[in-house]
Amino acid sequence: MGETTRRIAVLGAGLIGTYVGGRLAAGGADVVLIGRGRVLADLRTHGLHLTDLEGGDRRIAADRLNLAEDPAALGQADLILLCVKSPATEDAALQIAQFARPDAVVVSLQNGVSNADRLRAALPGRTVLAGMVPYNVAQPGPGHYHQGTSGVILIEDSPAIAPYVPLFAAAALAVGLRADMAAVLWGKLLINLNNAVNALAGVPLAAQIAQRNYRRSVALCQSEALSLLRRAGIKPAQFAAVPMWLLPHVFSLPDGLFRRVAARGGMPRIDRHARSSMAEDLASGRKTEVDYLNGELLVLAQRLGRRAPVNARVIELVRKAEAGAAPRSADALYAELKKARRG
Ligand SMILES: NC(=O)C1=CN([C@@H]2O[C@H](COP(=O)(O)OP(=O)(O)OC[C@H]3O[C@@H](n4cnc5c(N)ncnc54)[C@H](OP(=O)(O)O)[C@@H]3O)[C@@H](O)[C@H]2O)C=CC1
Ligand SMILES: CC(C)(CO)C(=O)C(=O)O
Repeated sequence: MGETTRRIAVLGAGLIGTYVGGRLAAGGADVVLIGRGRVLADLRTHGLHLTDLEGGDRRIAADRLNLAEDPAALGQADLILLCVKSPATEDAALQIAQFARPDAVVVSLQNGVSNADRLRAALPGRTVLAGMVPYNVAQPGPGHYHQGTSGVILIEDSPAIAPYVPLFAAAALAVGLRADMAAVLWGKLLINLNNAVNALAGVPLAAQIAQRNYRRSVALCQSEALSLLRRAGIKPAQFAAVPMWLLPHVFSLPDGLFRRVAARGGMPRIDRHARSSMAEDLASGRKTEVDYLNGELLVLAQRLGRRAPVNARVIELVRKAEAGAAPRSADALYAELKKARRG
């Protein structure tokens, strides 16, 4: 089979799926975006516009997009990029089991440490690889998808993914192959502990991270997580410019010092409007992924016979926000999490 005949299906064309799939399509790959009505209707009306913080600007006209609502479109795929939110993984696996060819390779591009394992359990005998998207994607307008932070997509190293690497290269979509995906996913989860704080703050990432008590709230979550990871013998992969164990200390710095560390490359570049995917979920009235991010620490704590009171409190607050509670100020959130830590 020649490279140009390999078909990629994105299952779950939302922010990440449409951006990554769209970039691959703009680079010449054969991509079908499988998604839901509203997203596809916008793409049919406006076409796809892809921008990034480096100034990249690509467009695909509506009539050149391959869009499908019917999961039967999985049947033509050689590679499936799974981009649904974590609570939707099992349902997506059922669709893959029903419609995809047995030799199709499945790559999870989701946050959280358990999606690839849950897929493997639901899809015995199939090739499932873990993946990780480090950057934020936002939707500034209908059909417009914008990469708002920097980074390189990482995918589990396997001969099964090798034939697709040139398609990523042709799309100028940086991708790295890694043998240590468990460590990569735990490292990303440490960063994703900011998601809930950003969602509870109700402001864009840049504005939230600029406030020390929001950063200190994240630091409390990360300190608890790092101590559990140490006890479990899990070494998270390096993501930030500072060692991962230093993250809570950097996040706790006073504003001026923090700004200096960030300016020296201690933080990825963040667009003014970018919000965490959990903030997007809250804004759209969807159930969040908090159980698959902060919740993993409760699972780990239970396995170790320990507690994770700070992350448990964050989950309670996100539940309240899902039910309509108003955003929390930085001072109020930090005070609540400090209280939770004291027990
Ligand atoms: N957004 C971001 O910046 C980042 C997100 N991530 C991670 O990437 C993953 C995807 O996130 P994101 O793109 O933000 O999520 P979105 O909610 O934007 O996209 C998922 C889309 O998939 C649709 N969907 C769900 N199930 C199916 C299905 N079975 N068939 C077809 N479509 C389906 C959803 O529709 P509906 O809403 O109707 O269910 C939704 O439109 C998450 O794990 C997230 O944590 C990682 C890095 C950054
Ligand atoms: C990129 C990042 C860390 C923040 O947007 C993210 O993973 C998310 O929003 O889920």
